[in-house]
Amino acid sequence: MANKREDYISWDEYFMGVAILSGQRSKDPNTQVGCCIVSQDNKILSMGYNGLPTGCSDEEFPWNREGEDPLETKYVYTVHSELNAILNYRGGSLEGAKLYVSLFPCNECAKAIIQSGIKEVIYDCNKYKGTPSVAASMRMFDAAGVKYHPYKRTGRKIEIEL
Ligand SMILES: Nc1ccn([C@H]2C[C@H](O)[C@@H](COP(=O)(O)O)O2)c(=O)n1
Ligand SMILES: [Zn+2]
Repeated sequence: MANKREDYISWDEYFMGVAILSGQRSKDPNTQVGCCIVSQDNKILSMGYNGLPTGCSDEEFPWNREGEDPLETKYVYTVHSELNAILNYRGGSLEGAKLYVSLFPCNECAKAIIQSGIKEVIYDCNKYKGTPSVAASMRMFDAAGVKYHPYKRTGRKIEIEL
């Protein structure tokens, strides 16, 4: 009888892998963020990445980070990966769900995460740590009882030929 395969990926590798892969759909030239929402019993409920709202052309709207006119920057138009994942969910409630995301949530997404009933956030990068946005997210998560912790990278490399 053959033995069970032992080098399968863990749940955390699986869900963060799906989040990072989802981020590869982003058209943002500077930061691609992906998100995967998972039930308490490890079923994937939804996914998302940062992008423009439906009907807003990736070719016509700006992707600039800076500009004298805020209307010529991406910030006023992009939907963040976490909000997209929450809004993409077609089931009932996200109460008690876990959220895997490749970048720590901003304060606006933190509000949506809390209000949707998500109870745990697992993040990979936190490159905006120390900014008011991230500090506000942490303050709100702490107050609302949403746990958050960094994903522990395993160093495993997965090559996918597409
Ligand atoms: N947790 C986050 C943080 C940011 N985003 C999006 C918003 C922008 O499209 C991009 C950040 O751009 P940058 O200022 O680094 O050029 O990432 C997100 O989806 N989720
Ligand atoms: Zn956000």
